[in-house]
Amino acid sequence: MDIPASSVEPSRPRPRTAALPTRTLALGVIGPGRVGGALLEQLRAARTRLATQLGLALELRGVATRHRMWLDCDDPQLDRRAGAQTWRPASLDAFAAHVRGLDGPAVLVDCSASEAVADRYADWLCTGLHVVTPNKLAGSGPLPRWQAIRAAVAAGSSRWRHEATVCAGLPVIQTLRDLLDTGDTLHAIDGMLSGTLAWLCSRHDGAQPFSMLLREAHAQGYTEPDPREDLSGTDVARKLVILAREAGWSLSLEDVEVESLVPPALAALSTDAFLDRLGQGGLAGLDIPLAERLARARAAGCRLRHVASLDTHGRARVRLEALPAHHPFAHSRLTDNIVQLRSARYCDNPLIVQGPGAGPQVTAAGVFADVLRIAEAQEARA
Ligand SMILES: NC(=O)C1=CN([C@@H]2O[C@H](COP(=O)(O)OP(=O)(O)OC[C@H]3O[C@@H](n4cnc5c(N)ncnc54)[C@H](O)[C@@H]3O)[C@@H](O)[C@H]2O)C=CC1
Ligand SMILES: N[C@@H](CC=O)C(=O)O
Repeated sequence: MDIPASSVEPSRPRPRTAALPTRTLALGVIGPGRVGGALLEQLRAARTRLATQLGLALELRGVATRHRMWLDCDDPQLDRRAGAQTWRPASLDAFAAHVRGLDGPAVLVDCSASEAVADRYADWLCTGLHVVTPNKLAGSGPLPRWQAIRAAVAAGSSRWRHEATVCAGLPVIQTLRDLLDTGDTLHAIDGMLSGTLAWLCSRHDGAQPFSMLLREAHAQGYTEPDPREDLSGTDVARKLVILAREAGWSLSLEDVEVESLVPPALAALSTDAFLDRLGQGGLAGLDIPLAERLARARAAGCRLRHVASLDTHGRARVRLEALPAHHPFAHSRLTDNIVQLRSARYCDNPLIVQGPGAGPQVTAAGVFADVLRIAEAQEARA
């Protein structure tokens, strides 16, 4: 039966007929790389629709890279062409002050993978700026910094949203929060939390060396800026820590048992040197062991999958496993992530979130949705 579109409208603010925005949210984007660049494009594409349908003006006040920043973004097309704006030497404090302006809500969107930027969150939140980020370092880094961020959020009305840190655009943190906020208790998490490793495992059939596929995953924007963060299991360990802390468990990266796929000789290289080597062709130290793992898995009728788990005792593990063909994870495709949440309520069957878990477009959309949630919360407060 066809369901009329009007009956399945989600409960979001009704489109407004007024052509002029009634509220403004100032934005500053830090790190216009693959995710940040996609976000700027999505903001530009949505600008008119948000203004006319939701009465929301998203005002881009600045873009900052590691070395320079662009302020006074009065270009209505958010045009980033060379020469369309004036760049200045970067200063995170000057950037934050400019984005905050004199009044009205403002959001700093950190699309870098930088510790130096994550170090600033607590201070920014204390001064009333909201922070939205796909950067996993604050959520999974040193506990005192994470606690300072949470304390800053608790003390004021600023928000720190980081949904895209876990499984990109998939609603994982929000789903977990909803369980907890309604009185549920997390028992365990199992899943495939790396889009890169999911894609590599589903594509690695022995026809091409593993490192050639890794090069492609990097070019597609699935990997971390340094793809060894994915191969070492660190990226997935960070996601487990983020989820565990969200649930009130004081897990740290050192507590996660991680199997690294990076051979020591490659681990010793600088990021640039590693990317150069990756660009040049096969990496035997990576390719040979993974070809052997694949052959052994196939001989046993299994498939290789990169899996993560956090059990009821708080034991966290990240590893490559040979799973039997009937295992639900064995059928994942492309960059699909799978997160199984077991809780007091979801104990017989877990609650499952599944879908593409990496790539600039889906990640930027997750970041954008966080910005819109902050705008919604502002409207509710007004
Ligand atoms: N690519 C993906 O699928 C996903 C990425 N993420 C996260 O999103 C973030 C960005 O990832 P990508 O865009 O793929 O990386 P990228 O390397 O393409 O972009 C990062 C950008 O940040 C800039 N940057 C570095 N340090 C900076 C600093 N101190 N100040 C200002 N800018 C700085 C870099 O120059 C670069 O332009 C990372 O934290 C990553 O973990 C999260 C989920 C999915
Ligand atoms: N490199 C990450 C990107 C998302 O967090 C991944 O592959 O999962």
